[in-house]
Amino acid sequence: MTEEQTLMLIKPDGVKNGHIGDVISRIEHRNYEITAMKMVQATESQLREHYAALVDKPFFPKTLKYMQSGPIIALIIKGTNVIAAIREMSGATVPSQARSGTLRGDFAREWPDGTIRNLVHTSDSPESAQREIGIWF
Ligand SMILES: Nc1ncnc2c1ncn2[C@@H]1O[C@H](COP(=O)(O)OP(=O)(O)OP(=O)(O)O)[C@@H](O)[C@H]1O
Repeated sequence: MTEEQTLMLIKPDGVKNGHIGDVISRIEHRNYEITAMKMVQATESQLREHYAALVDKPFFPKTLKYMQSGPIIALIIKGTNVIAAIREMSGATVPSQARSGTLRGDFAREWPDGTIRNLVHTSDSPESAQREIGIWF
């Protein structure tokens, strides 16, 4: 059992569609601790750093546009094995493949323009969490 922290972003669709409360409530229901939270308008340089592994992908310009289409909420969440738990809570990347009961399975869908608007981002490892927390806080 490892005490960890993770970064979550509630993406612009989550904020616009009124799901900030749904996301926070699920974190609180699991008794994880939110240690920091802020609303930000993401800059292109923050997103290029955050998605450094994806900048050369053909879909990346759409990701940039989507992630800058409105404010996002950044949260630091603390708890035992919280990184895997919050990823599990978020569900699969593609909303139509995300199980019901997960955040993406319950509150997100694909759209015809090919942008995957999937509500939240969550760190996938302790190293990513540290790196991403440094970008957003
Ligand atoms: N094939 C694709 N087509 C369109 N957008 C994509 C595609 N793959 C990834 N993306 C976008 O880039 C983001 C990051 O992709 P990644 O593969 O890291 O998925 P993830 O770890 O589930 O998502 P995130 O990093 O946002 O939590 C996705 O959330 C999505 O918005």
